Amino acid sequence: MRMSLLRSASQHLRRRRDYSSASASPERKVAILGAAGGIGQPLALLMKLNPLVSSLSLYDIAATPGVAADVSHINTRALVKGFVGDDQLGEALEGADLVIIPAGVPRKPGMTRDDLFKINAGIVKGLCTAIARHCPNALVNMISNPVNSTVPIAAEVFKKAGTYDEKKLFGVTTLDVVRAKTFYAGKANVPVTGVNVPVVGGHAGITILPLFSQATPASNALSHEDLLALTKRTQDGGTEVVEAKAGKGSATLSMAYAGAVFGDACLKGLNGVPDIVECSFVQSTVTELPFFASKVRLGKSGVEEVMGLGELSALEKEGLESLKGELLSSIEKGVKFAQES
Ligand SMILES: NC(=O)C1=CN([C@@H]2O[C@H](COP(=O)(O)OP(=O)(O)OC[C@H]3O[C@@H](n4cnc5c(N)ncnc54)[C@H](O)[C@@H]3O)[C@@H](O)[C@H]2O)C=CC1
Ligand SMILES: O=C([O-])CC(=O)C(=O)O
Repeated sequence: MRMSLLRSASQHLRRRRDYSSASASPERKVAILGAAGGIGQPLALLMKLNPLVSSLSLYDIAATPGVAADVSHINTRALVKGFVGDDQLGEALEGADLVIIPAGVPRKPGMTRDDLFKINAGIVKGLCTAIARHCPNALVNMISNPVNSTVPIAAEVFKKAGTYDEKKLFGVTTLDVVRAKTFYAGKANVPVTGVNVPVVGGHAGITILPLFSQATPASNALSHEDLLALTKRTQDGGTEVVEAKAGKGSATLSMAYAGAVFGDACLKGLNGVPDIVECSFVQSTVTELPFFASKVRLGKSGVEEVMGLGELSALEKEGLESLKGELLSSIEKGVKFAQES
């Protein structure tokens, strides 16, 4: 009798603990735009697994009901709803704390990210116009390429709508960091789980600048040639996948992982978890360029601090100077498109 009373009391306490830890995490609605795509589907899966998400809104121009029905059966916290087509975009966005955008066309072999501008610029503009109307306070994680132009497009759309807050707009460059960590760990022969490498600049070719001189744990086993090769492989990581997929698109699974890592960091920041730092392409005064990727401290209203570049090696200083021209012209192209269309 005593034993069973003790058992039931301890079960009761355990249930209370479970309840209180769930209720300690605030309600957070995450919307994914482009949720039925190559990135969108695995990203929807990963965000459904994230205990910080209470509501997951999956939007695309087609096929979201199936994706939503599928993901919704997973026994985790987030309630999942699918939305399809323009008419349902407003409802998909209403009340969102975080909007993640992997909508748009991917590259095929032989294309640059800038070749996607023609189609994706219009898609991003339309989606951002809806965000300004339906969830102007949400954090926006821009995945659609070319990120160096789509982020400035989003900023211009929000400015026109009178809702722009530079603390809430992020170009997702996490995949560059994910790659730099993996490639560095392989070359330096250190366990990848403890590795960190900042990646700054932008998200295309030479605008991607990994700072291996700041990699942790530090390695003195790497030659100048090793560092050149690591830098080039990180810059060409997207192309490596595009070529391997041979016409069937670009990185989707590693991008979904990277998008989920960055989305999780944004949610932790919103929830007041201290010391959340990730690299991201944001409005910046770190260089003379109006947008630039660097380490960013995330907080309750988005960007809390855009951190400086720290000390650069001679190789990195050279890389920084040579990326500025291309990055600035991609930024200006985005601004011009948004202002003129
Ligand atoms: N930032 C980064 O590091 C990376 C960015 N990307 C970019 O992400 C984008 C998506 O790539 P994937 O998922 O592989 O392409 P995908 O073609 O597989 O999926 C794109 C999805 O967007 C949807 N879509 C098109 N127009 C839309 C609209 N107006 N509203 C909502 N959804 C719309 C499509 O129906 C499709 O389901 C591409 O632009 C790609 O270049 C890809 C990898 C890494
Ligand atoms: O390379 C692409 O087109 C997709 C992308 O941005 C990446 O994988 O980094």
